[in-house]
Amino acid sequence: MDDDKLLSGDNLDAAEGSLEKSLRPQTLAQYIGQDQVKHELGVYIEAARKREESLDHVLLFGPPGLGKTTLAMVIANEMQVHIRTTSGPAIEKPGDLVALLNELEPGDILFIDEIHRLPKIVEEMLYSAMEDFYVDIVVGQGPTAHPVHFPLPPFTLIGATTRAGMLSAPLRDRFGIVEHMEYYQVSDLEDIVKRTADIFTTPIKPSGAHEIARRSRGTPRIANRLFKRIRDFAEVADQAAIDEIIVSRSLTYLRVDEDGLDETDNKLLRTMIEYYDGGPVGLATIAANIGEETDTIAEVVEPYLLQIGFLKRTQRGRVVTVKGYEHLGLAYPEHK
Ligand SMILES: Nc1ncnc2c1ncn2[C@@H]1O[C@H](COP(=O)(O)OP(=O)(O)OP(=O)(O)O)[C@@H](O)[C@H]1O
Ligand SMILES: [Mg+2]
Repeated sequence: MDDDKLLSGDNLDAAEGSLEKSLRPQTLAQYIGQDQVKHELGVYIEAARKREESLDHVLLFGPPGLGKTTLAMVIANEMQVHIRTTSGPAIEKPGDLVALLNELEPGDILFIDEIHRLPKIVEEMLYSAMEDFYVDIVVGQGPTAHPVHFPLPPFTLIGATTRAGMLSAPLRDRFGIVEHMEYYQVSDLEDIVKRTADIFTTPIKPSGAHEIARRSRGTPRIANRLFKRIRDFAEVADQAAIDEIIVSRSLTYLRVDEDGLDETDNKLLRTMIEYYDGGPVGLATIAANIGEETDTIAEVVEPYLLQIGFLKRTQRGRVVTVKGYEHLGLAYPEHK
C-alpha cells in the first residue's frame, strides 16, 4: 500500500515541483546571461547594502519566460530581505494593496508581476506608497467616513511587465531602476540547458545542449520545457546521453522547426504572405486570422520574429521580410 502511495501521481508531481524550484538560480552569480542587467543590479544592490538602505524600485521589462520572476527572487536573496509576490490582476481594490503593504518589514520587496494590468485606482494609490512611503485610506462609511494617513516602512517595489508601452508615465517615472531583458544568446541558453540537465542528473552532449539552445526562441523557459520533453524521448529510446540527433528527432514530434519556430509563428508568417501579400497588415487583423489573442501576438509571437528579422514593423503595419519568405521556402515577390 505504502509503495503504491509513493508512486502515485501526486507524489511524483511534488518531486518534480521541488526540482522545478531548484531550476531557479538563487544568486546573481548563478543567474546566466543578461550581463548588462546583472552588472547594473549588482552595483545598485551593493550600494544599497553599504548604505543600509532599501533598494530603489525596480522595473523589469521583457517578453515572457526570460526570467523576470527569477530575477526578482535573486534580488531579494542578494538584499537578504523577504519578498512577497503578487500580480496586477490579483490586486482588485485599494484594500488588497494596503493588506499587502501592511505585511512588509523595512527593506522588504513587493513583487508585482504584470504590473501593466493593475486597476487604475490601485495604481494611483501606489504613487504615494512608492514616492513617500504612505497611503491615504478612507475609513468608515457615509458621514463618518474620514481619511487616514497610513505610513509604510521603506520597501522596494519590483514590477515586471511584458508591455513597455502599456505602463502609464506617472507609474514608470517612479521606478528608479529600469531594466530591459533581452532574448538570450545561444551560448547562454546552452549553459542554462547544461545546468538544467545537471539538476535532473541527465547526461547531455555539448551538441545536444547546443541544438536545444539554438531552437528555444532565445527563452530559458522554452529551453527548459523542451529539455524535459526531449529527456522523455531519450529515456524511452534508451539513449544514454542526449545528443543532437535525439534533439532533432524529438523537436520534429514537438513541431518545433529548424529555426525554433512553433506552429503559431509559422502560421502567422504564412497567413501574412498568403492573404496579405506579406503585409503591411495590422496586429489585430493577423490575430483574428490565425485565431489568437492580439495580446499573445504582441507579447509572445511578434517580438521574437522581429528580433530574428523575419518581420519588420512599419508605419502601416507588420511586413514579412526576405528572410521570412526564405524561411518558408518561398520566393520574395518581385513587385515589392
Ligand atoms: N538567467 C537564468 N539562468 C537560469 N535559468 C533561468 C534564467 N532565467 C530564467 N531561468 C529559468 O527559466 C524559467 C522561467 O523563468 P521566469 O519564470 O523567471 O520567467 P519570467 O520572465 O518571469 O516569465 P513570465 O514573464 O512569463 O512571468 C524558470 O524555470 C527559470 O528557472
Ligand atoms: Mg514570471
